[in-house]
Amino acid sequence: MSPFVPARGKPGGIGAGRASDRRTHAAEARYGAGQSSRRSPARSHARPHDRPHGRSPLAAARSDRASAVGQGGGGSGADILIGMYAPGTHRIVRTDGCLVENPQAQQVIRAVRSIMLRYGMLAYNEDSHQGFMRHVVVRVGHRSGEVLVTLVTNGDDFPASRSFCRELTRRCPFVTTVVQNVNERQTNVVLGSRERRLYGPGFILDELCGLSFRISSQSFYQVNATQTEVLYRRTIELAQLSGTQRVIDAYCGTGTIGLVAAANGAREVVGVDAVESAIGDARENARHNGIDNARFVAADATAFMRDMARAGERADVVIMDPPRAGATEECLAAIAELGADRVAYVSCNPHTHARDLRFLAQQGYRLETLQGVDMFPHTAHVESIALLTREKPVKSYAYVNISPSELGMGGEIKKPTYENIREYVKKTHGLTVSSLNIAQMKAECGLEKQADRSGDKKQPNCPPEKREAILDAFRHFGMIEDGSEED
Ligand SMILES: C[S@@+](CC[C@H](N)C(=O)[O-])C[C@H]1O[C@@H](n2cnc3c(N)ncnc32)[C@H](O)[C@@H]1O
Repeated sequence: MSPFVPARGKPGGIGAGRASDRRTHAAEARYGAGQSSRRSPARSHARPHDRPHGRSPLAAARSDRASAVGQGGGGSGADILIGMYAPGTHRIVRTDGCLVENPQAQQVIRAVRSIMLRYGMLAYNEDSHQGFMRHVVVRVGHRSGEVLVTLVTNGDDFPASRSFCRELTRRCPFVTTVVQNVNERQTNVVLGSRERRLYGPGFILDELCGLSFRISSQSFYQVNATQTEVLYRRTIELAQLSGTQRVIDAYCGTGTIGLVAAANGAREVVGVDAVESAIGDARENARHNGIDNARFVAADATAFMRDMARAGERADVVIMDPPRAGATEECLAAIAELGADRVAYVSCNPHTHARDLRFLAQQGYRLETLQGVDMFPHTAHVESIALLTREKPVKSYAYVNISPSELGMGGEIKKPTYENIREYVKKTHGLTVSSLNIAQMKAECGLEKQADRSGDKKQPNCPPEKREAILDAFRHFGMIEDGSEED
């Protein structure tokens, strides 16, 4: 299929297609021929843009929005439509008159459309998997005024990208950076995994709750910055931090809520998100805000929580803000196992929120507060925050006899402490072991009697590789003889 088509002025899309808008250029002959047999690796996690914005005009964004690009003019190529999908369909509705749309984002969309027409660039066609431009994502820094434009293309080849950016920034001088994101998959997901910085630093900075945040194109960013501050402040208030709590920020994105918590009463924050670049942003955000009591891990939230619970770790407060699909039961069960006293659960989908709150109630939590925050004014969407407190004791709490001297509290250390053993195992075997693991192995070797944990049926066994590493530590510290564990 030729990327060029006869110009046929026809109303529709953002403005009517005009033949004068369209000047073919030899270099542009490759636009629209973006179909490729190459496939990006499948991504197993929800993408940041699976949220309502960009999927439906109901959630038109003030500060962050993804617009679909489609061919108007009956698919002739003479016109280009840029806008949002009508609810439940992939019919593009123009948003140039949308009252909740950011005016700068509207200006960018108009400029992109006009440049595409001028260069004879084809919009992506979902049915034929042909065409070049799929989406335009515009992110506007609420306070900084910095603007990131992400052009999502069906293929890597963007031959006139420099002149495209030059033209775009000439028409929209407020644009501070432009990124090309390549998405060649036949999917509803907006972003692909490959990216190329075309202009500027590739990210924007913005301010929220007195902190400064770096946001790149793949990272999640709330659509309504004004209300985001309301949402975050209320979440931190509900978490009731007093300087002693270890907080987990699950589904942390660029670390926004976790960093606000770290700066407002959390002793320690551990953030987890599936998107690597968001975690890169979160670490950078901690660094440039001078926050040293927060660390961030790129991982699936369920696997991370489960592993923490298995390792016998504890959390005092869990703040969670999953995508629309909500959390898995395994993740929620692991939160209960971590023994969190409070869970502050933020959600943009009341259905999955209600489902997950019910499950947490079965795990021993009581719903204390549930409140809406109007993140999407003039739409049917609402954000909600719930505070849950733990009613029942943790089922798998690890009761371990550790003497004060073993903890290094008071007096000379006569035998290795749990910390000594843990350090040795980490250094020698690269493994992290919990107090529970060590206590289990001590009990197995007859070195220590484990406390009675009757009624506690969920204690996991020490995994084999940790078992061997702990036995090695026991040998190293002369607690057992070589071979004594064999029988
Ligand atoms: C609604 S956003 C919340 C982000 C952040 N709390 C904020 O306010 O900016 C949901 C986040 O969940 C992340 N996510 C989606 N699926 C995930 C998973 N299985 N494990 C961890 N994070 C996931 C997304 O990358 C996204 O950053």
